[in-house]
Amino acid sequence: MPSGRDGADAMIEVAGVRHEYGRGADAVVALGPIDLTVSRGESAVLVGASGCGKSTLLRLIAGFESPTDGAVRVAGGEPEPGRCGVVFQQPRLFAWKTVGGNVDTALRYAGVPRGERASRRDALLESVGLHDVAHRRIWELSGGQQHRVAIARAYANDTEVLLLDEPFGALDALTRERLQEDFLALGAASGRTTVFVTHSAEEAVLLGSRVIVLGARPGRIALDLAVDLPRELGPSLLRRTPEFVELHERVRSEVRAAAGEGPAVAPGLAAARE
Ligand SMILES: Nc1ncnc2c1ncn2[C@@H]1O[C@H](COP(=O)(O)OP(=O)(O)OP(=O)(O)O)[C@@H](O)[C@H]1O
Repeated sequence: MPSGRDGADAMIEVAGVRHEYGRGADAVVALGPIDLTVSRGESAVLVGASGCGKSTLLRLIAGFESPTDGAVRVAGGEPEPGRCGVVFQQPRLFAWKTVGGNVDTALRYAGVPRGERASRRDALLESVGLHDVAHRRIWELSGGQQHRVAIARAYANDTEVLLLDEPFGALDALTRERLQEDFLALGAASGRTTVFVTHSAEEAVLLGSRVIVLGARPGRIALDLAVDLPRELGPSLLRRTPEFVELHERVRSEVRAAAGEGPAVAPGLAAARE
């Protein structure tokens, strides 16, 4: 397998990728060209203004679309639906099943033996704070609780790669913060490779070991930044550290500049890859 950052295994490889929707005069060039390698275990966050092609890139990695030019590889193979776990902005759950039933189904599809399912399900529900509502039907839950089920289901799937497309975008600030904490705790425990899409520079810096800013359509990489913050502090304290504040400002400024809304913080930072 080819090498990613720091010589680690390359889990996702995007080489010379461009993507157009439609044909001829009506074609919309949504993305690219993009070259990107995400290493095994990396938690990459794609951030950029609306319409810059973030979801398109995610869909290409998920195998829901094929690139117009270039190639995408996941774990050394062709992307195809089912190879990566995907969490969408609106949770897609079995509404007629219970919370526990939804997670059980994912565990069954992942091939977890029947005897191990109950303990795995309980541990996953515990980690997203839903153990006391395991017996409830999906339609009896709040929006935030439904998102937590979607996250637990995604982690129940045994895929090496997890793709999340603005999973917390539609939620109130408090629920969003709680879910960010769940995501950090589950992600750290699983060691999985994740690609997370967001509009929010703050969310990107909080969740990513790497933050990738895409410029305005057709999306190209404007900034690719390694983020090394003391996450053991937990999100609330971390947000108040000077390192966090500085990185947040830098990414926020770059997102605005990449969208054509003014200069980035300082010349020379734009193409930084640290
Ligand atoms: N199925 C489609 N057919 C035609 N154009 C499309 C299609 N899907 C997306 N686009 C266009 O491609 C561009 C990129 O869309 P995409 O959804 O990838 O952006 P995004 O950065 O994820 O946006 P947002 O943050 O608003 O979700 C946009 O101009 C969009 O209108």
